Amino acid sequence: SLGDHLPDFKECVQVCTTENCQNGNSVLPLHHRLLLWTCPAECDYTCQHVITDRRVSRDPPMISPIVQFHGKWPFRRLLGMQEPFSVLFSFFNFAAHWHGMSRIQESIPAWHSLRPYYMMFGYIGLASWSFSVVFHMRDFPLTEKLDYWAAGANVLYGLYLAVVRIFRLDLENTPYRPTLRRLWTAICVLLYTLHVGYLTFWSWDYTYNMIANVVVGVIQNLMWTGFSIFRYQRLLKSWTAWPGMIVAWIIMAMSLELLDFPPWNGLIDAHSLWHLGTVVPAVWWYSTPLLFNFDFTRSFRAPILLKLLTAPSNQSHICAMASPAIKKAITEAALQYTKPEGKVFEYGTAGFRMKADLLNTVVFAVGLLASLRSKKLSGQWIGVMVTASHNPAEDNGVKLVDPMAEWEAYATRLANAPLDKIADVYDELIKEIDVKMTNPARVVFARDTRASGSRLVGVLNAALTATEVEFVDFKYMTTPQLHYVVRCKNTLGTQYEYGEPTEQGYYEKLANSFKKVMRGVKVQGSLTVDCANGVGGPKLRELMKYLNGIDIKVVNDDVINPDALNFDCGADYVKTKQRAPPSSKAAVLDRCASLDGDADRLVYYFLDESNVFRLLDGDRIATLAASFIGDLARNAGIASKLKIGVVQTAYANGASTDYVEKVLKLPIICTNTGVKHLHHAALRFDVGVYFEANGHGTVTFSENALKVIKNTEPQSPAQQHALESLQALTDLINQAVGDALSDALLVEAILAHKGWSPKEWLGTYTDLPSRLVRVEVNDRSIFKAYDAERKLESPPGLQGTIESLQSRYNKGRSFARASGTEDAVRVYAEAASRSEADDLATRVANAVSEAGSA
Ligand SMILES: CC(=O)N[C@H]1[C@@H](OP(=O)(O)O)O[C@H](CO)[C@@H](O)[C@@H]1O
Repeated sequence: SLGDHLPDFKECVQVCTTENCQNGNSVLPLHHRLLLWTCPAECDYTCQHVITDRRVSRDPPMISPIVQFHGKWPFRRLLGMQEPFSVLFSFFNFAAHWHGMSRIQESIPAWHSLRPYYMMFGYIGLASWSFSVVFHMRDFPLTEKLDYWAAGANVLYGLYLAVVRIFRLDLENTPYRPTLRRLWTAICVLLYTLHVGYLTFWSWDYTYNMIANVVVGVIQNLMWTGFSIFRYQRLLKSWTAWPGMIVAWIIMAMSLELLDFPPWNGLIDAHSLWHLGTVVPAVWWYSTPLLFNFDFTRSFRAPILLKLLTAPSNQSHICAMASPAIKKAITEAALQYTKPEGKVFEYGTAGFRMKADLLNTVVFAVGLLASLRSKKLSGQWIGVMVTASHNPAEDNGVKLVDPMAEWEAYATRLANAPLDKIADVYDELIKEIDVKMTNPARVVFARDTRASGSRLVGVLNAALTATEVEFVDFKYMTTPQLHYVVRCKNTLGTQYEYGEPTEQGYYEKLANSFKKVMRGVKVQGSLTVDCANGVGGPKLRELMKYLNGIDIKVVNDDVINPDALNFDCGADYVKTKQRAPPSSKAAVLDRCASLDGDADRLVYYFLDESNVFRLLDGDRIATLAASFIGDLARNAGIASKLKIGVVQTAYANGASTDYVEKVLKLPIICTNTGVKHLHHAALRFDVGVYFEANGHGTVTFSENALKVIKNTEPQSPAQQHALESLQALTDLINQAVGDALSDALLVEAILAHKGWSPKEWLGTYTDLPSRLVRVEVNDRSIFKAYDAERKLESPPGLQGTIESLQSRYNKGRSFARASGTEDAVRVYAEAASRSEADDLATRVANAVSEAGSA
């Protein structure tokens, strides 16, 4: 550089070394010696500043007084560090990677196939920024080489990761992906080796190094930008554009590197600012949802040319089918059972449900499907529940926790396969769903108290054993308890950890959060719970051992007599008959509640002062919960940050819909019948309160809601109390699924907070009298509904008839739809008076019956 050729500088260094450097380095302070400063280096440094100061203060002034020495600007050192701000900013980058890696560990489950790639990105980031710290502390040939080698690795790994991530080469679900991945890894390793080899053994060429990094950087930047644009066009979510924005930021920061200028105050130069500029994108990068559940390949297939270039390997073929041993085991196990003749099975609104005698082969098929689903999800736990909920004791059923529409179709296919062909259908599904058979499969299952349950669990066991699945039998459980366990198991070790995946963990979580919600208030009187003589009885008794401050009387908990289940009791009985179970001994104004057979539904009721039965159904629980949570959010000062909404079905009483819209002033979504539809819609809100009128429902909290509740700093004791109550509510409520036990505690807590008896609760609005009628028809499939099942498009003309009928009644509303669980059409009607509602229901039922028998 110009500086070290200046005669003044050379002379200064020579004089300095001659005068000072005769006695070794002993005069240097310890921290300078530790950073390997020597006396001649000290002279060099001092002379750089003596000469620079002299040039700066020259009169007349020089045009460019500050010049470089040995390829660098004359920096002021700090504690012996040559470029202290580059050291500091490099350290910031190191910290960003460190923090980001811990976020990856928290938020990406260990089984996720992208996790190792992101962790590797982090390790390379840590290494390269450590070397950058060292290099900027002291510039020696070795520290410089380490810095450049690591920076090169960092940039090239970024490109490697971009390709792996965008084309999802981490997946094993197609034959070409593993081959492409190996090829791409080999190319990158070769390129890096050549790069380092050229720099080390051929020429330490700064220009080449810069060009190589810029080219590789620009390619990956273009890829991420394209990826962002593509994703943004499809999803219209601002975060999809993050990678493109990160890239734009990096390019702006990089331009600093090209704008070389002398350091301000001898401290901050363009290079250090470039290091500062990369801190934000590093932090940002680790926050992008790119990291998780962001699957580009669903809609994008690798170019055909790439496919042609990569012949599928044999191993991939083996992955895409069951081994002969497993197929043999499946066939042998399946042939132990007999398929009911002529019966066609269909996965309905709540799984398969029918007479228990017919279910063996269906349960076997669901076992096979659970194993495929778990493998497809790289070993996530899948739940299988054996229950027929509110159906009579001789029925049973089986459902997956949680199926998606296409999986319901696969279940139907497997269930209808002839037993000697079921292994072939299993194989077809492996190919169709792209299941990697070398993935582990994990299943948890449980059952309600039906006598047929143990036989069916035996069948399930046989299917899981034949397909070599790791499974845990939780014996008797309520359906919501199984949902809880599945969620806990799948979130274990992540930031979304839901709780201890045991029954005891479930009780402890409910009891602890109930205690917190109840701080400062007391439950008045007792609650009588009718357990439908199902599994909810013993489980409620168990829960009570963990609860304090609540007096629960358990009735209808006979699980010994197999015929007692759901007989003249339970939530379904109470809701459809609109009366208390005949066994009820509740006095006037006593709070009563009924569960259904697997404890996922809850309704409340009481006798008013005139001994009239009063029902508080799912609509009532929803309005109670929504108003309470709304109040808490306002008291906590976070109402403007949370979008609270209610989800209902067409069966919700019109008065409840009016109340939510006009009094609570909350948005409502109306969905098709079936909790899976409601649950899905609820997730569109920060706080989504969803209940079917029959009492099945819960409240979901978005990630944003959980964060706001957790991180808001209270400004007053009242605000703190509201925030704590909200926080406890998020634990008390079973967010995985509607849960009668958790819902009952929620209702009790809210009534205690409001100081309400059921009478005040009932007084919030007046239900319109309603009637539900079941109409048997020849073929219910001709009844096709739309508009959230509130209208019929076929049979032709029927909708017009229904509308003209309902217009004759004050506040008349009626609709008909085919049931998803029974071979019937359901007719619903409501109107201003009981007689009008009944009349409207009868007339519409007649019209349906006529259209159905035509
Ligand atoms: C009017 C009514 O109560 N319908 C019930 C009933 O569905 P249908 O499709 O109406 O048969 O069973 C479902 C499953 O339990 C439940 O989600 C739903 O609310």
